[in-house]
Amino acid sequence: MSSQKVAAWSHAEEFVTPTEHVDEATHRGEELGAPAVGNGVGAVLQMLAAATGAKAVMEIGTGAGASGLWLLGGMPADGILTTIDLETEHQRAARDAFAAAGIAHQRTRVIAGRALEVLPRMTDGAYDLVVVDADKEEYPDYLAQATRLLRRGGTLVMTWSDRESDPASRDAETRTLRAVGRSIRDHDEFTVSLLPVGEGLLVAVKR
Ligand SMILES: C[S@@+](CC[C@H](N)C(=O)[O-])C[C@H]1O[C@@H](n2cnc3c(N)ncnc32)[C@H](O)[C@@H]1O
Repeated sequence: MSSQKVAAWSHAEEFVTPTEHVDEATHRGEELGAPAVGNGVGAVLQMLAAATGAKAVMEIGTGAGASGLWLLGGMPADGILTTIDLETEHQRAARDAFAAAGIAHQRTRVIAGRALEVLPRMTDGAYDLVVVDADKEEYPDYLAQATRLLRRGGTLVMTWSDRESDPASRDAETRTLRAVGRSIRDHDEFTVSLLPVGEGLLVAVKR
């Protein structure tokens, strides 16, 4: 990649400044071993939530709440973020982050549990936006659940990995991501794009 391209990517990553609350949640996520999305991905999440007027958002992988704060920053004032994480300590950090940012408690549903045990209990077609940032080896199952949960015209976002584009990478997680990418790209029900932001961000709209 040319140095100009690297500089352009780097500039895009820093183009939108995170709030102090996002910064705090990002640092807490690092401490807890739940790395938050970077500024570039966060800004895209916020922009997508705003562009789609997403009132019902499902997030898989709360972490310490940084991505949730980006999403809430773009959602309408009556929008509700449902977010799932299996670690109670991460959830506590996220709840603290939402409270510190002045988010009304009725705007967030922080659900404890394994995503694949919680998601089947959620209503079909009830979500405008589904954001996936958890266990990459479970992405095929998250995709099946997200396809069911999204309304027509709803948007799916999956955080990606920069190893996926490297032919030398053949670990299980990377192979799973490749399979998920192909399956969404070949799926009649989705219009998809892989955005070169962060480690990649797969964005797909359900037709
Ligand atoms: C990369 S961190 C999420 C960071 C968060 N999205 C952010 O940007 O602030 C991944 C999170 O997924 C959670 N997680 C991993 N596997 C999970 C599973 N099977 N079900 C629910 N949560 C899971 C982890 O506990 C961790 O908090």
